[in-house]
Amino acid sequence: MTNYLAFDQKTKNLIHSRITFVAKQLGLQKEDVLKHFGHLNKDKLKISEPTHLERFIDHTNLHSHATSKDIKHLCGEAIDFNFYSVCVNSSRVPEAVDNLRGTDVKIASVVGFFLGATSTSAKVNETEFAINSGATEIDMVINVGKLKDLDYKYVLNDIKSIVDCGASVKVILETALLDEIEIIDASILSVLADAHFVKTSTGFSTGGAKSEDIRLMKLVVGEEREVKASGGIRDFNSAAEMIKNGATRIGASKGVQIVDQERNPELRKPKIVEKKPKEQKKTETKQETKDESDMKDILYMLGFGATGGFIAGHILTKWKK
Ligand SMILES: O=C[C@H](O)COP(=O)(O)O
Repeated sequence: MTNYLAFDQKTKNLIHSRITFVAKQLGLQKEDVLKHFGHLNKDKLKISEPTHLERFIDHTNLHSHATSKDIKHLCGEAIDFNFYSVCVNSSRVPEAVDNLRGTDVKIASVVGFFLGATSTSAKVNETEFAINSGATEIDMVINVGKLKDLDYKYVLNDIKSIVDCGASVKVILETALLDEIEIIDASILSVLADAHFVKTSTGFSTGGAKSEDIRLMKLVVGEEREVKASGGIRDFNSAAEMIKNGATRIGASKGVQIVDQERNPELRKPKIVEKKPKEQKKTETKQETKDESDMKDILYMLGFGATGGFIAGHILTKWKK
């Protein structure tokens, strides 16, 4: 079964207008930039089916405090679950290679992690180390501040310098820090730099992957390039939602849980939280006793009126206490 992501005219128009803007910022002709976005002529894009999720997963441990033991554990799980790759910090690539020797689990290294604000030359140096050590994929963090400065020449060169190192490159946009326009512009720049993927998040910022961002990124980069959803994806349903919106890779530290839930659907069920029975509001008004009621009626009939009946009833109640 082939799944599709439909284009809407509003998003198409927006992407067109951003291509015009980005071309201007870069000093390029719009027509030349548009050649990279032929998919904008389509009504829908092919996307993947959310099944066999292990083949979508970059099994990830990027914590500064991750030890050799943790990396070994990560690699062991990647082998056991047949994950697509492990994603580690560059200093951990050599040991990931040792742990994964003889298997087909790939190794992705992050670069410029997690702020993306290091110099391009530092990123290139780190990328070369990772590739020479055995990484075949590089997850680089974009320079978010330079993007917000509209210094698109810098951002384009920053990404392209990593792409030129030769591995498959995923450009981490850190979408939680960007608005819709910035997500589109960063995706356009990633396409122009010939990056293979755009990726949402580091998992270390103010937010993670959102399905609406995945959809937007997919519509910008088209079918020839891929989208990686990452950051905060902890269960099967969230991972499947990302794939239904155009993701072809899931970066997650909870890959084991995600795949366990796919293989055992009963683990997906939301926990049933037993509701406490609501405390009944104390709305009952104090009931009049038969004596009080009779006394009020008698006084009313004797001509003391309603007020007299009420006062007499009140006196009787106090007297009885
Ligand atoms: O690139 C992947 C992310 O760092 C994973 O984030 P996560 O720990 O929220 O799954």
